[in-house]
Amino acid sequence: MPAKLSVNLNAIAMLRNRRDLPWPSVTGLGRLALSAGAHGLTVHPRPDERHTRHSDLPEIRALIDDEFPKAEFNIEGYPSEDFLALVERHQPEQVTLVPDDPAQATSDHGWNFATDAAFLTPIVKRLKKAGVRVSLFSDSDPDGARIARDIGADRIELYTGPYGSCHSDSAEAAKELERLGKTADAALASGLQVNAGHDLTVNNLPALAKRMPALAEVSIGHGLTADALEYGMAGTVGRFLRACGW
Ligand SMILES: CC(=O)[C@@H](O)[C@H](O)COP(=O)(O)O
Ligand SMILES: NCC(=O)COP(=O)(O)O
Repeated sequence: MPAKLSVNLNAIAMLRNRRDLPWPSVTGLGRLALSAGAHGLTVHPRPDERHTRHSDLPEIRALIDDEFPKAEFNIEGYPSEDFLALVERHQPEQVTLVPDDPAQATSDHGWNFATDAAFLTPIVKRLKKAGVRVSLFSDSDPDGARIARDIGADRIELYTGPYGSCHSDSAEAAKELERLGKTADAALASGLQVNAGHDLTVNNLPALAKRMPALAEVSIGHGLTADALEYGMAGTVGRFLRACGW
């Protein structure tokens, strides 16, 4: 079965947050994504709420429950006590734990499973007890993936940033892809499922999916939102022109 697509709404939320206005609507764009066939929605609410706000979460939960009951809600973030309470309140199907510092512009590395195991193990246990599937953000590191299994995770999410940043260097991209692929192989062999995300695009996704036929899910925000703007621009300019009879 091909990997499921979870649309990350953070970039939409960041655009919405430029003004004190309700558009673009995070939930509205989530509805369009699910109507178009996406399998789930992802948010990464950071402590300063500069992307998705905590107040977005009940609306997205209700959208999925009321209109798209087969879709999945994936909440990503650093497991502070506030974040864990948020997850327990909104009951996503999946939580992706990320070692983000609050000051970081975006996620740029996975967990160090060897040194973070003692911190993560009780947190993973708590989340699984709450009925939430747990995925841990992971660098390309086959040994680390095996430790993630011992920590109790259900999945790892491969951090694909280094692969995505090789968009103009196909030889480097092939090397990064193989590093990711070996990590996915080790994770699958140890019984974990594998997700992937960060800087994925229409151009770099096919090779990733081919190298990892068992990939469970990709979450995509930045590249997908950029394409939505690019491919929606002409029609939107037309609507504005027609609105005034230009
Ligand atoms: C966990 C992760 O990979 C990130 O890619 C993140 O969720 C993206 O969110 P931002 O677009 O807000 O950086
Ligand atoms: N987990 C990765 C994600 O949700 C989206 O990352 P990006 O496509 O915005 O880089």
